[in-house]
Amino acid sequence: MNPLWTEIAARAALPLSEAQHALLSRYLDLLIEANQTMNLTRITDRAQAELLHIADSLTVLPFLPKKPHTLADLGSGGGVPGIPLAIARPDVRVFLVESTKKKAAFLRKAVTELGLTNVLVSDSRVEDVGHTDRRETFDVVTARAVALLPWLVEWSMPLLKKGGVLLAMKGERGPAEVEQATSACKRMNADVPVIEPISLPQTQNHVIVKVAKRGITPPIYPRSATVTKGKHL
Ligand SMILES: C[S@@+](CC[C@H](N)C(=O)[O-])C[C@H]1O[C@@H](n2cnc3c(N)ncnc32)[C@H](O)[C@@H]1O
Repeated sequence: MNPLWTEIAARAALPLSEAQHALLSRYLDLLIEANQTMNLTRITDRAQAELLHIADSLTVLPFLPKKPHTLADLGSGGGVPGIPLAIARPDVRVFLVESTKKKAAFLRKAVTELGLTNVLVSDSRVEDVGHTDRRETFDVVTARAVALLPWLVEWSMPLLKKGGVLLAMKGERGPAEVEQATSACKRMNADVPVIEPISLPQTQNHVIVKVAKRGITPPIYPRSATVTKGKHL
């Protein structure tokens, strides 16, 4: 049992079982092993991965709704924070979006090997998911190291239900990105972002930027919308 994981989960009043610790650890084994043949993460040291992948992901737990809900993790890469959150909260239905096919294939394999029945993987681009029947179906969207906040607001608001929330994991540039996101928030009917400082050993200036969806997202045209033979498709 990793005492830091226990402590961080306890911030959300969530006791992590031995089985959950074992699954989190097994997930890191799979990530580190796969990383030898593909570029999933720059963090290869086991202790650093326990801190910067698992513990960092678990810092999101206090910001999740207490009741079962749906969560989309955008640009999931090797599965952070989506997979650790799915292990810690088996009652949450997690949708991992990762556009690189090889990475998405790793995610599918990991989800199967870990026996996670609450996780689905999509190898779409996040911009496209808002044009599917998953539009406005999520309570929570998470993202770490994917894009600047204005882009995350543009991408996540179409996916969120009214009242849902984007939880963007950011570093020291978080507050500056909040300034840059002012017009995107207005345009996308999102509330003013709230910055939550995060305490994690050996790290500084970690924040979670919370952006709630206030109202309907303006309609958008599909990325493929174009004028062909005089017709607007
Ligand atoms: C720097 S990695 C971060 C991965 C993971 N979230 C983490 O913190 O370790 C960014 C990931 O986002 C994915 N990505 C970037 N733009 C994307 C998009 N528009 N749609 C889906 N995935 C995207 C990339 O393929 C990459 O795997």
